[in-house]
Amino acid sequence: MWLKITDLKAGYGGKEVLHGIDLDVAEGEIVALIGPNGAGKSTTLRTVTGLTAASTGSVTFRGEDITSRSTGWLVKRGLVLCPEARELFPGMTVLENLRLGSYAVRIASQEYDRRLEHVYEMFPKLADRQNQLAGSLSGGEQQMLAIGRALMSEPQLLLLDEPSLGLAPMLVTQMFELITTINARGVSVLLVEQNAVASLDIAHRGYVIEAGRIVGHDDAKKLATDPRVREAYLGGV
Ligand SMILES: Nc1ncnc2c1ncn2[C@@H]1O[C@H](COP(=O)(O)OP(=O)(O)OP(=O)(O)O)[C@@H](O)[C@H]1O
Repeated sequence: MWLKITDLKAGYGGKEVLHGIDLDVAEGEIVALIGPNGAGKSTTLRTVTGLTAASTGSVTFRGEDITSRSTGWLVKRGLVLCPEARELFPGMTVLENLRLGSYAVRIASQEYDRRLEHVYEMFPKLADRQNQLAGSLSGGEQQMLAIGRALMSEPQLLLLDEPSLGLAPMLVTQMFELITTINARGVSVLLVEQNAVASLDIAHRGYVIEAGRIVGHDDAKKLATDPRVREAYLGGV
């Protein structure tokens, strides 16, 4: 397994939120992590990427123990989080934000140009607006910029936290198509989403988290037809 999370426990200020998560992502997969508000989806991603400390358990990536490593260290090894809050720099331009995405990996300028071209090819709107301030972009464009910035480091595994949050329905469809495209270009994806229908539709496998525990995992298509999952997350239809 590329990413292997074993018995991971973590929390905030002494209150345990993750009570022993086991989850893995194989090379080339899209894995969806679905569950209700406050279940611990973001905390799982934050703990994997070292933003929240693990109290016990382990995380390995390509066989290497990465538990509680710093974000910069992980980016160099190809594991990148695209967080829910976007964490763009609104007072900096689109181009400056993209440049920051490759900062941790220290690449030659030719390589930087190639990656920038690749991101602009994927998101032509970002090329049109490269000199505009990030804060002046629409919600959907900011989302694209956040993903574009993550792609500038050429991740092998992309952790996406609620990429469809706050997007208009048409953009939601585009966002899920985009994730499929990124995956088809060789990037494995761990996708955290409240939109269970769309995420299970594009995922290979899925996990269900409730109150800090994994309560089910299966092939995404099977999970999408599981009566309990349909009842809880897919509107019972
Ligand atoms: N910085 C924090 N300090 C204290 N408690 C937190 C913090 N962040 C999250 N929590 C708590 O941890 C629990 C899990 O939150 P988390 O954000 O991981 O859930 P989630 O499944 O991602 O939900 P959502 O979809 O609402 O983001 C919740 O009870 C939440 O209140």
